[in-house]
Amino acid sequence: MNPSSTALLDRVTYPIDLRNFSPEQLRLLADEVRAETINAVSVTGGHLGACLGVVELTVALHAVFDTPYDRVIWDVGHQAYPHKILTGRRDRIRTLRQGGGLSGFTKRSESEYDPFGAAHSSTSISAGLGMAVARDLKTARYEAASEEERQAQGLQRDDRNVVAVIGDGSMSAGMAYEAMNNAGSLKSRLIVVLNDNDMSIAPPVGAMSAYLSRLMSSRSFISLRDLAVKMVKRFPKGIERTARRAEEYARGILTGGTLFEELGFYYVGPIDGHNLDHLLPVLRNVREADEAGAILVHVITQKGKGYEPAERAPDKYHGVSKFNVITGEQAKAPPGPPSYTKVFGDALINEAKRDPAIVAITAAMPSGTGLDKFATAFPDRMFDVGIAEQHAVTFAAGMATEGMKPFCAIYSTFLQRAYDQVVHDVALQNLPVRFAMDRAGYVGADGATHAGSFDLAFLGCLPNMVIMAPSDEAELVHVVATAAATDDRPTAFRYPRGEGTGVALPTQGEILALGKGRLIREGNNIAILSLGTRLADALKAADELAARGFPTTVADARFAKPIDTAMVEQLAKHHEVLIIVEEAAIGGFSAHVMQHLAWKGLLDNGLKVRPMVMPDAFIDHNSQAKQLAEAGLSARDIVDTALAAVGVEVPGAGQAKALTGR
Ligand SMILES: Cc1ncc(C[n+]2csc(CCOP(=O)(O)OP(=O)(O)O)c2C)c(N)n1
Ligand SMILES: CC(=O)[C@@H](O)[C@H](O)COP(=O)(O)O
Ligand SMILES: [Mg+2]
Repeated sequence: MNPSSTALLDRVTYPIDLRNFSPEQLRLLADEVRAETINAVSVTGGHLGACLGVVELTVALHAVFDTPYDRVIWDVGHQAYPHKILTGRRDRIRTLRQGGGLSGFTKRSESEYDPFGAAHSSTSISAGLGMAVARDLKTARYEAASEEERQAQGLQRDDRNVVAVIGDGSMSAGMAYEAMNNAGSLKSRLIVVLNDNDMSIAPPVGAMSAYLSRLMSSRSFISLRDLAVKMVKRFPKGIERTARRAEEYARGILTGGTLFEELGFYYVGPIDGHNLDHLLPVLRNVREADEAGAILVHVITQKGKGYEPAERAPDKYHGVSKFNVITGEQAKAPPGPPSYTKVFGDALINEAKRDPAIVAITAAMPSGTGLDKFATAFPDRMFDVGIAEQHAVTFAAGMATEGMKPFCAIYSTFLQRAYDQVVHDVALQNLPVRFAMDRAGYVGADGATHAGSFDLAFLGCLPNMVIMAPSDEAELVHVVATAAATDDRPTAFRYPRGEGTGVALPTQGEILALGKGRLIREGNNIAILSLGTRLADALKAADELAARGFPTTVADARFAKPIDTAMVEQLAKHHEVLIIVEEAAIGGFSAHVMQHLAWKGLLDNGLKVRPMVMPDAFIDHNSQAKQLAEAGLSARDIVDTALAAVGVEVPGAGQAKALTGR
């Protein structure tokens, strides 16, 4: 239902205070927030489904808790648009995920109502527990201090509530259990709201999801009366521990929350996460519960709730482009070259047809990684392990020890979460796990949290690791074939979010010579050594430099590790300027090239080396092109860098100079 009025939304103040809204007005406010969210995302694109699933929960949390004093932490933060609309950002909600606009996730620097930044999942309970313990320590200091110490040190009692809202998908990550395990023993008051919509991006997987489904399906929502009785019983004074445990088990059988109870949480639910008549009294009860300890409120919601197209296809409406509100039709990009993701998926299917040892692993992102098609083609050889990157990597390592050829497809940014597994379980044991790192480089609207910036730095320093970076989608087909054929060591390959260059695709990938790059164009005193998809801009820059009288050599490295030592030595010996360009943070490919040249004494003879890498800054959401320009990695910047190196004055060259003082 799309109420046209915004009468109640217009009454929401900043700071937010919903105490004088009646339950009926809160219900109507939720309808208005839902309509506002749908209308805003129809013009911005974004994570619609998750947001619509938490509209009532968002209203209830801000009605019951004294935010921002009470902390509400949104796990992942992709569902926080209603929260942003209610907390002073309604006027900017249509700038979501655009340059200079609101972030698509919660962000400390954006609002006092965002106590913790998010975007990578399953961090909310840990962060919330940290805040709860800090609160208790501050209160303990206050209580132990004399009056004058309190004055002198500005000590105050801190009695804020801390609420972490985490989804069922995010509850499949190990970090959530680490946090619950600790919370259950620390006895710091912490409220966890499990937002269970029985969806991750795709339908959830794993035993946890099955367990939660049992909780949901084994019984209807707990009646408020039973709940009220349980809540009163919950905090009896002086009950014997054995009696209490008996009571917990009894309740566990009643509610099924035994897993959480065993982790030291008081389990409440499941309750209807769209029914404010349930949410408000339960959250008030929980807020008033006067005993230490962690409480988990299990709410059942529907992803996409209140918008039929999103209800019907919650996976398709997890992340949407602009869409027609009436029909739900999402705007389609004009037909163009296939995405790198699609090329990877098709190439892997092709390799897997010929090699039954090839298996694929994703961490809850089958469609994002292009492995959904692989799953259709080879249902027994595709493994979605849930949001569990650490497990995914070591699971792949285990498979490799038994002769399988695992392709672990994890976005560059999410692979960060499994770094020790990559080092300790894969590289150190020299196991032939293949890492397909999609979203390498800048990713646009998801911003700094999702940029694939560090993979070359954190993988390049690992012995045994081979790293490839195809310059276009045709090269990616060869890279996949090369990875498939490399059985004696781990390989990783990176490619960007978005469309390819339109180059013709080979029907069959060729196996590349290990550590060999390729010379694309010969010039004379300037050479550009490009890694990955920066090649297109490197060639553009070479064209302009040639037009200005500087015929420029261009080489495609193809491998970030091992580097093509013969080629880089040739470039160094026969050019005055060597520009090395990569869409990655410092410490990656350029560092390895310069390390090699230095030891060969090839930096001793006045060679001017200009490593063009990402600046030492997190670059916010914008279009990918604008992020590259802001980073100083565009064709323009390559031209300016080359001209400056040969002594041609370049006024105000590139914004990157401001960012990095280059
Ligand atoms: C560490 C990590 N891995 C993967 C993702 C990608 N991702 C974003 S949201 C999401 C699904 C989250 O499911 P759930 O927690 O149930 O939230 P819902 O979207 O259902 O509200 C995934 C896999 C991520 N953000 N962080
Ligand atoms: C919230 C989250 O982490 C994912 O939904 C992510 O936004 C997907 O990114 P892509 O849109 O690049 O697949
Ligand atoms: Mg979910």
